[in-house]
Amino acid sequence: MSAGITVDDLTKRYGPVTAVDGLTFEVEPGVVTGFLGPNGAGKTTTLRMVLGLVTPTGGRALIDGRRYGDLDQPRRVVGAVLEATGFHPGRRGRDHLRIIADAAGLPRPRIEEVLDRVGLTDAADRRVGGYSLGMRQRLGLAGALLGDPRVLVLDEPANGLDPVGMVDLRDLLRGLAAEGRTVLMSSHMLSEVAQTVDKVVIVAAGRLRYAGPLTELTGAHGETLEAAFLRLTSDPASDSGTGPDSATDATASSAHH
Ligand SMILES: Nc1ncnc2c1ncn2[C@@H]1O[C@H](COP(=O)(O)OP(=O)(O)OP(=O)(O)O)[C@@H](O)[C@H]1O
Repeated sequence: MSAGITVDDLTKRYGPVTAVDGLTFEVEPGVVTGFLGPNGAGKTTTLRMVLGLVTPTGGRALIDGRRYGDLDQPRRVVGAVLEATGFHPGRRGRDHLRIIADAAGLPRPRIEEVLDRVGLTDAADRRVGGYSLGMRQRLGLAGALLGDPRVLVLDEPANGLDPVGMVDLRDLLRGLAAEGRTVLMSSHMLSEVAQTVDKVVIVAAGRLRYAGPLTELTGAHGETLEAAFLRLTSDPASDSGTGPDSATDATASSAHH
């Protein structure tokens, strides 16, 4: 029933640049997992490999045990929001969703359900060009939810949200996880992430720095997520998990299984 994400020795090189460097971690159903790292850490590249949009140089990324390209009905298994762009500005929100639903063979009544779920019912007949960034984020999420997927992959879903939008997003993601779905979200907003996620995966320079429960990360050192993040990502050249600071049980067991 439940489906997770497996990232196994995943590597992506662009010429001399190693964007993702032997990354291994699991994302479980039933919780929200935050995917964190400094700019250029390889988060977007990793998510794009999970979604079959970028071909790995090595290793593999699996959803429900299969590569994205091998899923029978991908939109029913995984919903993704990569960027809140690419919307046709003259199109109305509901029409945007209708086009996705029709193309993917998804039932139209589902459109009203997802509009309601993301709080866009009242704005559904307005043109997307007039939407705020936060509304576009929610429309993207609505599109991802159309296929009622068990797995959600969200790149920076909190970008552009005001405080009320943040709280709404948090409640929505936690609700989706509570239904047994797998939710993986990247974010730069650490204080927001700390209130939203149960688990975190932290990368720097394409390599894993930590994968495990948020409470073990912050609890082990009695620090904030921000402090732990800075500690784990401040020296991208050093190996993770081998220094005295980063060799917590959780890091060691998760990063070196
Ligand atoms: N198509 C590409 N061609 C060449 N280099 C790339 C390409 N895509 C990403 N990179 C490089 O790979 C590295 C990782 O980039 P990526 O966008 O995955 O990081 P990120 O963690 O998502 O960063 P940000 O938080 O800034 O979005 C960067 O050095 C980036 O310049």
